[in-house]
Amino acid sequence: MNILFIASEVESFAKTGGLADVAKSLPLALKRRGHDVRIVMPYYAAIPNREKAGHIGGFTLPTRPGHTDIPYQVREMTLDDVPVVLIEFPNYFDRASLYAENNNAYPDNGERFAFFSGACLQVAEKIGFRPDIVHCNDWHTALVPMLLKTRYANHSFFQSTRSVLTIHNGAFQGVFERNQLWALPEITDTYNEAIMQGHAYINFLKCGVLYADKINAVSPSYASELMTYLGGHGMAKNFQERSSDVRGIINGCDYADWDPKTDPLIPVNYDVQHLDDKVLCKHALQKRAGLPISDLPMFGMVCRLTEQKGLNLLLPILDKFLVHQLQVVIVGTGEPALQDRLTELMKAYPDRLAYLNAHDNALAHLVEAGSDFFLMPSLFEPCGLNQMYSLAYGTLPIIRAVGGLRDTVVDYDTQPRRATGFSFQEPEPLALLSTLRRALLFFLQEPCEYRRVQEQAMRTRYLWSDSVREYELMYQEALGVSNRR
Ligand SMILES: Nc1ncnc2c1ncn2[C@@H]1O[C@H](COP(=O)(O)OP(=O)(O)O[C@H]2O[C@H](CO)[C@@H](O)[C@H](O)[C@H]2O)[C@@H](O)[C@H]1O
Repeated sequence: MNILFIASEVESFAKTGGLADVAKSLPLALKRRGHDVRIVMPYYAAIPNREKAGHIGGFTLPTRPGHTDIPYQVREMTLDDVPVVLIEFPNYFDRASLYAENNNAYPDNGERFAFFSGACLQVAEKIGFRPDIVHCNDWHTALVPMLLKTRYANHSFFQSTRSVLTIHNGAFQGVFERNQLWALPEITDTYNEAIMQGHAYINFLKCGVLYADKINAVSPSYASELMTYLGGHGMAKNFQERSSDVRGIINGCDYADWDPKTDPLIPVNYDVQHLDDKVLCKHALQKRAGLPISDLPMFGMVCRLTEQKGLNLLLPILDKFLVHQLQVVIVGTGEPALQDRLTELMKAYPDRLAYLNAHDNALAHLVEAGSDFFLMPSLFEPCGLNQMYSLAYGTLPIIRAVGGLRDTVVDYDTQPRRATGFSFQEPEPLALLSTLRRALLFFLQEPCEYRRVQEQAMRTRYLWSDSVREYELMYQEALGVSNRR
């Protein structure tokens, strides 16, 4: 199949979170299966060595009458063997960050990604790449399925093209004033209640859910949760209406980047047979984090500092947990109030808690390798990647049993034989605290059993080669549906 894979961030080029990891691994896995894949993303200032990108051409996106058309350039780099088509428009993409600065979203994000959505399909035609599947990801690209069914409905080039929308995070929906989206007259000039939020606002994700031929969430549990009022981020009805077209496909883990045996970013490599060497990674982590070097139990956490990641469950009980003989390292950037609270706690427990306000991939690898447990008490988690990395590194995940976390980690207390970590259900700080204490006692009192669970975790595999087959099946189902909506 010809697959046009559209994403706002791709690991190795530009990344703020897990979407980028998937937008690298999935296209590469599709390519390995023999598909012809093109990735399309913005030509951000942050892309390393972007001046080396080849120049494909310059095109102009027609916009709403009364506004100027948008002239842009198209460049190309490669990701292994996969061409990465880069849309260049400096006004929108030559910025210090991808979507926000100082935790404030750029006010023209709607305008930027409306333009990007229009340009992606125009470029496919200009470069003569006729996609069977246009694969969109999250709100940034969720207007594309609508364009295929409106602007391009009777266009011969896209006659047999079908669209798929992957939902990596349904909490971010992209809600913008309709007037801001002048780059796409289909949006600005027609009133479509189904994709509106109030009278003046368009919800990008709703639009994608309405128009995409198939939709998938990044885990089976998250797909089910999206249909519920509690887990549907206010869009349960929209997902329910498309329930026969919604799938749940678990992400794979990229073991080329995340394998303690070969990882070049950790000080000592280890595997199941050489687990004793892992403690040297702990000592390196303690040194890097400014904690005393010791063999105390180490609890790590790496994440965007947002409510989603369960900081509001952790922060109220962290001081109670820190009275025990242990260490905690938290790495993350995000909401200033959460950063401030962590900094305060670190001052109160300087030998036990290190908070590093950083976005640092090498440090994330060191936390995975140097910790005994990894914290993911998320309120919701579409899939989660860090728990998969943790399993591979023999670092037992402590999770809230929600979304993809629940699909990938087996709780010790409920299924000891198959266990790979610890989990709790209630979104309550005390439920987290008692699980943390369970894990701590387990580590201290049952070292042999801890080692057995650790080995079991390390042997667990979530392979892209498995997930990609489910994507293929969904593509085939999409190609079987007519182009009418
Ligand atoms: N401070 C920091 N320093 C270094 N690295 C950091 C970092 N903060 C985060 N990261 C890295 O960013 C990635 C985060 O991935 P996740 O899947 O855990 O979450 P995210 O919520 O961004 O992704 C969304 O999309 C993915 C992909 O589908 C879903 O798995 C997930 O549930 C959904 O919320 C990991 O590779 C992690 O190491």
